[in-house]
Amino acid sequence: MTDRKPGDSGTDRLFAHEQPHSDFRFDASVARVFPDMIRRSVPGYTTIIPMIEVITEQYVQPGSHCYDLGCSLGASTLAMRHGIHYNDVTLTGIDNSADMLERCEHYVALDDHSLPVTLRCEDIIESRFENASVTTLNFTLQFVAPEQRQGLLTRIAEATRPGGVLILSEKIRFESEQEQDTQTRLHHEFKRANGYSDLEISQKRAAIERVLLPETLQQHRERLLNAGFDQVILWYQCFNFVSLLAIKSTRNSQ
Ligand SMILES: C[S@@+](CC[C@H](N)C(=O)[O-])C[C@H]1O[C@@H](n2cnc3c(N)ncnc32)[C@H](O)[C@@H]1O
Ligand SMILES: O=C(O)C(=O)C[C@]1(C(=O)O)C=C[C@@H](O)C=C1
Repeated sequence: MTDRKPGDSGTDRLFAHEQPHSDFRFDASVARVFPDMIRRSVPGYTTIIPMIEVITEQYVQPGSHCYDLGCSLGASTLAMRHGIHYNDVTLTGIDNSADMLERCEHYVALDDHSLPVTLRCEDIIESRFENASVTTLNFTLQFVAPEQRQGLLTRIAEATRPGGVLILSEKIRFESEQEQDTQTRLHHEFKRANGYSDLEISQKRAAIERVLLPETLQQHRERLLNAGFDQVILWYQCFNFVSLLAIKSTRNSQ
């Protein structure tokens, strides 16, 4: 198992000083510190990345396509790449942030592996998928408008071969107000333990409030089943961050 996450960039101090409100965007300043930001902000991220390699290895099929949607700097893309041991498989990373993709290209070039990676700068809402065995949405769906999520997942499920999967990692919310408060507090303690100040935590919270829209585990499960996946497994949870494995059954087990 490998752990080849991009990691040589700057420390995230983007919210360290008081500043006027603006909605969070994946621009050049975020791209520069992104590896540090996501590692210190998402509990379990450093576990989920190497597990994407393990899961890809289990489900990739010869002659199929693999997709990493919202690939950012390519951490999940490279994990998938190292789980693919067929040379007739294609791997495509898609992101609509040119600033992220520009850096992603460098990380892909630095990664010592023969499988080509195609990077596309486009909105995944408009992307075409076909003949897929493994697709990853690692903390990306949460940024897609809620009314567009079902359509996107349905297109992914339709493009997925029998026996193929979608790896879906998301920040979630909870029905119970008490659990929501507890999990949010624990998440903020995780950020504090990683060196973020109260000001950084509260300014980041305000910046993502209108752009990162978490849903409940039940909403995700139902939507994945509606989309056409046959089984949904919660394979990872740390506080309010989860990763699901949605599986399309093989025809003969239906
Ligand atoms: C939290 S990051 C994903 C992290 C990455 N998958 C990883 O494992 O390191 C979310 C990414 O999704 C991208 N994104 C958000 N909405 C998108 C859309 N509609 N189409 C394409 N990319 C999108 C953002 O630009 C950003 O790079
Ligand atoms: O929920 C938060 O507080 C976060 O900072 C999470 C999160 C994410 O889940 O993508 C938000 C934006 C950045 O992409 C990095 C981390």
